[in-house]
Amino acid sequence: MKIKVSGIVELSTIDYPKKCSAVIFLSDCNMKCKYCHNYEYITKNVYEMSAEEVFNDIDFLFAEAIVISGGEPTLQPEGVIELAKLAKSKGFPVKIDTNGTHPEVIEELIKNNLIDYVALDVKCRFDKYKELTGYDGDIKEKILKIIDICKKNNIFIECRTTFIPTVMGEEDIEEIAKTVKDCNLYAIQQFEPKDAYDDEFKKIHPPKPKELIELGKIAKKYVDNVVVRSFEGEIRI
Ligand SMILES: C[S@@+](CC[C@H](N)C(=O)[O-])C[C@H]1O[C@@H](n2cnc3c(N)ncnc32)[C@H](O)[C@@H]1O
Ligand code: SF4
Repeated sequence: MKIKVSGIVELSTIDYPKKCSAVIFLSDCNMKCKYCHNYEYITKNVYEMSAEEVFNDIDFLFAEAIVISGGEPTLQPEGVIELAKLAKSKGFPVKIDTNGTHPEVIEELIKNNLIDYVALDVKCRFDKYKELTGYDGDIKEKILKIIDICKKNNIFIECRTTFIPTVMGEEDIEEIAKTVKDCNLYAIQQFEPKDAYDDEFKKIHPPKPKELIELGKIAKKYVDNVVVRSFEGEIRI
């Protein structure tokens, strides 16, 4: 089968914790986050490739893990399963980046032993989702389902929020942290405005690491493991 792929990064040091990884970006998304730095890239670049063709494009000299990102990879469940199977057959651990809208795809990957690490974006306070992302489904229920399936099956579940000043505040982090309290790790990420999809978001200044650390302390009231990720690196709270 053909998978819609936007691009491949052969070597990343930031996408799989403590491992060098190759990152496969799948096309299309069912959200339209105003801050997304990938949205134009994943909608403009669409290459139809088989899983084998994707892997033939990767130089495995340094990669120790495979990350399937996008776009929203769970929109192509069969493609994700083929990529993960191929990665596993070559002995690589697999991570998926998801917006949480398709828990059944995560469940299928887990059932088939095809996934090691799930990074689940929790975008903002739940009453603001539609305004920020355009998504109108019951995202809180889906997020809780993914955390639950991962925990029951011993799959590492990271929840993460890209913090955008002026659009969100302490109350967003507090509500998110309360909701995801059972995850293995909660990460607060620094917003980078340069390639934001919405022009208004390009004008927003990125939060300072100091501000993210204070938000991390709020999250830490609810979640055992919290980190802050900024352009300067990762800080454990
Ligand atoms: C582009 S998304 C792709 C995977 C999936 N669709 C999701 O939303 O998690 C990967 C990560 O990039 C982050 N991201 C998107 N736009 C960003 C920006 N302008 N600055 C910093 N991180 C951003 C997202 O929050 C998410 O954690
Ligand atoms: S951040 Fe993820 S969910 Fe949002 S538009 Fe970008 S790719 Fe889609």
